[in-house]
Amino acid sequence: MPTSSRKGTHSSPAAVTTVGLRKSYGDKTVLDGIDLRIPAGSVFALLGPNGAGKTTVVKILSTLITADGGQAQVAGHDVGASPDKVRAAIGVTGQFSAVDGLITGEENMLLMADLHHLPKAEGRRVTAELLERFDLTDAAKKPAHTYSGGMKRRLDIAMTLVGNPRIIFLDEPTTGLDPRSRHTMWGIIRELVSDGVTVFLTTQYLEEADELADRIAVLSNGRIAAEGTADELKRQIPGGHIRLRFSDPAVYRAAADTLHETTRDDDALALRIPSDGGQRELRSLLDWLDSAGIEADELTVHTPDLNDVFFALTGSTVPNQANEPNQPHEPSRPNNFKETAR
Ligand SMILES: Nc1ncnc2c1ncn2[C@@H]1O[C@H](COP(=O)(O)OP(=O)(O)OP(=O)(O)O)[C@@H](O)[C@H]1O
Repeated sequence: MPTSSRKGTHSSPAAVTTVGLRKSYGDKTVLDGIDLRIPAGSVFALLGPNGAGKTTVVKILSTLITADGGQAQVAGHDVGASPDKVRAAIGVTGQFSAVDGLITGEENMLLMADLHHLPKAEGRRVTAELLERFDLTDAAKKPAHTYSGGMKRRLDIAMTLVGNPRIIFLDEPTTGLDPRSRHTMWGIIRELVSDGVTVFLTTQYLEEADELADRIAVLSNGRIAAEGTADELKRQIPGGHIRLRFSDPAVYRAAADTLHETTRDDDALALRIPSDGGQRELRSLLDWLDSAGIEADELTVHTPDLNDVFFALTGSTVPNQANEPNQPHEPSRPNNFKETAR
C-alpha cells in the first residue's frame, strides 16, 4: 500500500520537478535526460540496478553536485540558481550520513540545532523530543559509533528533522538493515508523510517501493524506463493470469478439456488462463464458466509483481529483496507472481 493514499496526486503542487536532466562522468553518460514530477506530500521511489544513477539524481537535487544539462526545481527553487534556498527546504540522509561517531547521539543532535541557529533552550527541547520519537533516549549519552546500523539511520533522520524540512531525500535508507529495523524505518517514513513531508526515496528493494511509494520510477541506461504507481507498472508487462483450482479430478479434467489456451497443472488440479486481471475479462470468464457448467473450488487472480516489472524494464538481475538484505543478486523468475485471492 502506498504511504499517502489521499495525497500526492498530480493536482498537488510539485515538490520536485526535473526536465531533461543530464550528467556525465568523462565519456560515461549517467543521466541522459531525466523528467520527473513529484507532487508535494507524496512518497516517490527511484528504483534502479547498481550504478544506474540513483545517487547522482539525489546529489543533483540536493545541490551536492551540478547537472550538465536540463533543469531541476526543488521546493519551487531552481537547484542551479538558488541552491541555498533548496538546501533550506530539504533534508538528506543516506549513503552520505551526517552522523559523527565520536560524539554522542545527543551531541550530534545539538550540533545540528546549532547549525540551524536554534536558540539553546529550543535546541535542547527539539533534541529531547526527536530522540524520544526515534527511540534513542536511552542511547542519547553514548557515542554514536556504538550504535547499531538501525540506530544510526534513526539518528541520521532525527538530525535531518531538526531543520523541519518539507522535502526529505532518503538514499537507500534501509540498505543493510535487518527486517525488524527495516520495518521500523518504514513506520518512520509513513509518519513523516502523514505530517505532510514529501519523501524522495531511492531503493534497491522492490518490496520497499511497493510498500511505501505513491509513484515509482525505474531508472535504466540513464533514462526513466517507466514511471507510475506500483499497480500501473505491473500492468505494463505481461504475465498476469487467472488460476482455477479444483478438488475433484473429474471436474478438473472436464474443465481442462473444455477450456482452451490454458496451462495445466495436473498435480495441483489447477488451470492457468492468461489474463490482464481486469474486471471485464474476469466477468466474461465467470460467465463462460457458468454457461459451461464448470465450478472451480478456488479462483485467484495473479498479477506480475515488481520483480517481473524490474526485470522486464531493465533487463537486469533483480535487486536484493527486502526480507533478505544480504542475499546475492538473483536472476528474476518469470513466473514469480503476486497472488490476490478472490
Ligand atoms: N564522482 C564520480 N566520478 C566518476 N564516476 C562516477 C562518480 N560518481 C558516480 N559515478 C558513476 O556514475 C554511475 C552512477 O552512480 P550512482 O552512484 O549514481 O548509481 P546508483 O544507482 O546510486 O548505484 P548504487 O545502487 O550502487 O548506489 C556509476 O557508474 C558510478 O560509477
